[in-house]
Amino acid sequence: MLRWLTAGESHGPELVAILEGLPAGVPVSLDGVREDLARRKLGYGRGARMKFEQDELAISGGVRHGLTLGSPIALRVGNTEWPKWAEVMSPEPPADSERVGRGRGAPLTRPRPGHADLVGMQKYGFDDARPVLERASARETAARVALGAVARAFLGELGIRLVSHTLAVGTVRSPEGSALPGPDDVALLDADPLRCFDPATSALMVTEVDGAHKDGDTLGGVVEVLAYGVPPGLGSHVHWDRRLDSQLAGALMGIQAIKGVEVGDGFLTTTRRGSAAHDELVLGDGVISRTSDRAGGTEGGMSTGTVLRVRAGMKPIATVPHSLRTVDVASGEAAAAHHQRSDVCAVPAAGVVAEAMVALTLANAVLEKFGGDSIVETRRNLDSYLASIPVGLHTAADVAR
Ligand SMILES: Cc1cc2nc3c(=O)[nH]c(=O)nc-3n(C[C@H](O)[C@H](O)[C@H](O)COP(=O)(O)O)c2cc1C
Ligand SMILES: C=C(O[C@@H]1CC(C(=O)O)=C[C@@H](OP(=O)(O)O)[C@H]1O)C(=O)O
Repeated sequence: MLRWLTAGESHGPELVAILEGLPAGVPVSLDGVREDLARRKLGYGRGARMKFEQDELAISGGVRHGLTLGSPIALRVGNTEWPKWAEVMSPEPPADSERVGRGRGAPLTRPRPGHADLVGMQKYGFDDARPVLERASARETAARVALGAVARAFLGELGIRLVSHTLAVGTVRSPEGSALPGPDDVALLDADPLRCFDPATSALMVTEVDGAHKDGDTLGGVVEVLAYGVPPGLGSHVHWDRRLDSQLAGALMGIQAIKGVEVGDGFLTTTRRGSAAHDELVLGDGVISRTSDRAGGTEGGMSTGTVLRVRAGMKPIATVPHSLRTVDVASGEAAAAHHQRSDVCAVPAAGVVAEAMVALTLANAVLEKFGGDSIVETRRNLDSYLASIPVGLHTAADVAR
């Protein structure tokens, strides 16, 4: 089993992440993790902070000379914003609480609709939204992307490769049936302002973001993650929490602002008749193949061995520059929600985060099925499983692996 945990606040000194359960011998490079961290900062419509936040990475355990040791992997992502917040976010009691409560440290008492502010204050008994938003903030996703980069390195050793792309921003959506990116298209996607695979749609998305920005408004959208080379049989039909689709849905829904998840054609499938909804099995060259991939690579909560395809829908950013109505909980009067700066649209970044969450979920599913204390052992177990599948049950996807 793979376990992982993150800690750290948005304006604290750093984010900390621990990944436990990965086998020894997986190549992990600081530069590889840095690349994924840099990819998360991409995307047209992000706010000012992404221009100067540096994501200072350190690995302080579990990796030696570029290879995992089998011990817990400890990653640290420094917040370069920290010096400005050192007093406001200090773990020590303030020497002068009056001074700390002014300016940057002034209590935030005008909770933002759509963010965690109000309910977090109720639940944890705060009279200030600061302690809530510090952890609710998607700054935390930098730690998840660092973890995901390690999980991706592990999956890569087993021939499993991931890619994500933006399907929709606001009302602009790639046409249904557009070509899907492959794992070699990552650089191409990262070069696109919205990480959209269809250039014409991408141009429309830029206009959509510009329009929202001009109106003091924000946008959401939809991202899709594809995983190539996934072997059949990850997850299980035998119990709800062992289903791979249920684990993927939970992992994606656990990303800040994600409000919907689809597997394969998802909700579109509900509009089809059964005869046009499923992936028929046919024989060709003595092996079974599927005529389509509407299911998105899972059946019965198990990977089928075809391309895994999952989508996550992100709501518009809650910190709307054209502030929403709220109540100042200090005065009890109607007010405008607090706003300093924010992203107009963070959908492309959410795609990179979704990729990380899918990588972690798949890495866990791989380890549950194949185990192994070293990558050599995991690979051997995978190969021997694939070789043990009876000839009559082979699919084109397993043969192609
Ligand atoms: C990559 C990313 C960047 C985000 N940036 C912002 C932002 O700048 N401002 C904001 O209000 N919300 C932003 N969010 C969303 C909030 O973190 C999220 O809405 C909040 O934590 C409340 O959680 P909920 O939307 O799941 O209810 C971002 C989310 C992601 C995934
Ligand atoms: C810092 C990141 O995203 C932040 C996520 C976020 C939120 O409310 O979720 C609010 C903004 O933070 P700030 O209010 O400090 O500008 C974003 O910049 C990041 O992605 O690294």
